[in-house]
Amino acid sequence: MIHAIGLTKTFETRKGAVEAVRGVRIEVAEGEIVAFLGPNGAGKTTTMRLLTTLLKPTSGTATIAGHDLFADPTGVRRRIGYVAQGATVSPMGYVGEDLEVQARLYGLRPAEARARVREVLAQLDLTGVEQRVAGSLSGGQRRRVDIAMGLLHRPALLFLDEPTTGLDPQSRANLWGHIRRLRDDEGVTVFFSTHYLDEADALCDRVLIIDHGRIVTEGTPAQLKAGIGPDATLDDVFLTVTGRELREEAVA
Ligand SMILES: Nc1ncnc2c1ncn2[C@@H]1O[C@H](COP(=O)(O)OP(=O)(O)OP(=O)(O)O)[C@@H](O)[C@H]1O
Repeated sequence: MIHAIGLTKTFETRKGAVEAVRGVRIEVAEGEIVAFLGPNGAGKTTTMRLLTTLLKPTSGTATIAGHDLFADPTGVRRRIGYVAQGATVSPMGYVGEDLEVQARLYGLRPAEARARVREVLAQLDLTGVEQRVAGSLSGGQRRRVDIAMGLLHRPALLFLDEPTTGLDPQSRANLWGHIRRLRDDEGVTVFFSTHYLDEADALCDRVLIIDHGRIVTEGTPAQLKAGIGPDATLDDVFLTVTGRELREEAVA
């Protein structure tokens, strides 16, 4: 679903070139849930923005959901959903209305758009919130509305940038259930970044860790932990490969 080789992004700034992403290789198979971890400034968001066509790579090759990232970015966009960091729905907007506008932008007729909105809200256990303003929903519900926005056009691949940041533990665990169900029931492949190692451990099939713009390790949580030693946790893996504690980063 994702085949990226040698993906590089260099930002030219007044202070010189910043090599944010330095030749990463990312392979994600259909139906996988993959967690993307790294310290602050490691290159996670830049990589996500490259893979979702929001930034143009400096070099590399990539096929995303069957479309070439360079030759056919529009084809890529049709097949992917991207839920950026933080809330994207307006707190003052009515949930149903906002979703319907988005669905219309994807080319659905009014009746189709309404039906699709109902369907997506039901998938995310949000039936009945159409008439609510987003600002009146709980943090977890609002995050699910954000995800609903990204699912309206039935993407095969969903990118989530730190989907659970700012949520309480119960809402986080609840969201994991929804993400897993999207994969299990709808066949959606999920690539998400997170600052929470417990989340990666609980939710994903495979972990990629990026540091200084390079993938420093990857594997299933079990493989990565076994590589460190008996009783190792993903925190131990992270500390070993990056020399830093992710938990400190999350609150920094
Ligand atoms: N538009 C830009 N211009 C210049 N440098 C940038 C730009 N965007 C990102 N960078 C730099 O690229 C590096 C990677 O940033 P990026 O936001 O991808 O990291 P991240 O892993 O997502 O970090 P965080 O966890 O803090 O969100 C950082 O050094 C950052 O300062």
